[in-house]
Amino acid sequence: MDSPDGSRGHILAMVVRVCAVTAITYYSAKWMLGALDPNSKMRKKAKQVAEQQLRKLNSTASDVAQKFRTRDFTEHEMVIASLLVAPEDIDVSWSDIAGLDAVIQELRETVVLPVRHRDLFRRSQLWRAPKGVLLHGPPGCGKTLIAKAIAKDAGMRFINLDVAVLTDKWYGESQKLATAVFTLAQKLQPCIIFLDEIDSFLRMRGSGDHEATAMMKTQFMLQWDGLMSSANVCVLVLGATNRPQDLDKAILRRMPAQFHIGVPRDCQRQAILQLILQSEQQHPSVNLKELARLTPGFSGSDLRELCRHASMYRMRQFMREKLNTDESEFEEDFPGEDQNYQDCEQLQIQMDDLLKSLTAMKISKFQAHSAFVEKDLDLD
Ligand SMILES: Nc1ncnc2c1ncn2[C@@H]1O[C@H](COP(=O)(O)OP(=O)(O)OP(=O)(O)O)[C@@H](O)[C@H]1O
Repeated sequence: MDSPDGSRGHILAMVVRVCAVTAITYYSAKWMLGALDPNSKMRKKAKQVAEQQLRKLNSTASDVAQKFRTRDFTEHEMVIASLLVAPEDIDVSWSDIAGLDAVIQELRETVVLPVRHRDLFRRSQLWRAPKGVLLHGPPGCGKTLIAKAIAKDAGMRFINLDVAVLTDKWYGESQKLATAVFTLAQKLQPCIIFLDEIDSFLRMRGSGDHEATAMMKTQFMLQWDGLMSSANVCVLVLGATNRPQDLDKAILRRMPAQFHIGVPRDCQRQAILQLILQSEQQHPSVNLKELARLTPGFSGSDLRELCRHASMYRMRQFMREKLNTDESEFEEDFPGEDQNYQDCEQLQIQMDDLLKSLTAMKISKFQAHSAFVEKDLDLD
């Protein structure tokens, strides 16, 4: 017969063995699930980025109560938090936008002031900032710049929502992510949820949608409705689109404040050119008024490209001339790497450089347009 000590030892050994087997099974299953889950790597990466962004937010918080801890957020919120842009990383302010003074003034009054002076604007339902704002207009005319400048001016957190994160089939749980966008924004408020090319995400919902996508969109809209009905939540859905006609009425209704950011007119183009070239060395021959007159139909982004080409052309010309001269002469004129070229006349952008760049751009625009038309004709 076993002694009581012996049977106790036996039982203990059994318990230890069962515990060990259970633990091994648990961790193996967890490891296998992790290895089989195609999202796990992406989630880990998203979590790291999110933690980094939250640390940045915390570094500007004035007291401990305002600091965010990772454990305050769900797994899905952390995925969305990886799309956060910390205020110090927003490198655009109103002074970086030219020719849009009237729109800027209206946006500041409609959106920025009610956020900055929340206590005052809370006194009336009618004064509150809209929960949805739509910026629409052709590409390259400043919609994204405006969105960032609003966030900076209003001191709002900025979620640059990448729709692929919501619709990526590997993420699977699209509905939970759609919910997380709004719950995260509320935790971080005041906050902007920015949807660039909102038409590609929320275009007219129809039978073409995959079932999961349709459900995710419905969830997104439900959450948005929840946001609209909560009076004290300072979250704004800011959408930008080149194709407002593709948005369905239900979405337009949720975005009562709509601003058209059109192709710049003559004087606006002059202001944009002035802003782009203000920190460049310009030759006295440069006539921005004339250049603005010669560039109808150019967007802000086209004008930037035009100036960049001209400036590169000037630099290449300068290098070509210098490399053709005697090496020792070059050293004499421009000794060493640290030479300050600030006053170098040969590097000043000339009107001629800008006009050459303009001709080149017009040709390439024309060619692109012709190719587009040809493609259309082929399709017919
Ligand atoms: N009004 C402007 N003032 C100064 N720069 C401008 C202006 N509009 C456009 N730009 C220049 O063009 C670039 C592109 O602008 P932005 O991304 O804001 O255009 P967008 O309207 O959002 O275009 P898309 O519809 O293609 O996203 C800016 O980074 C800036 O260099």
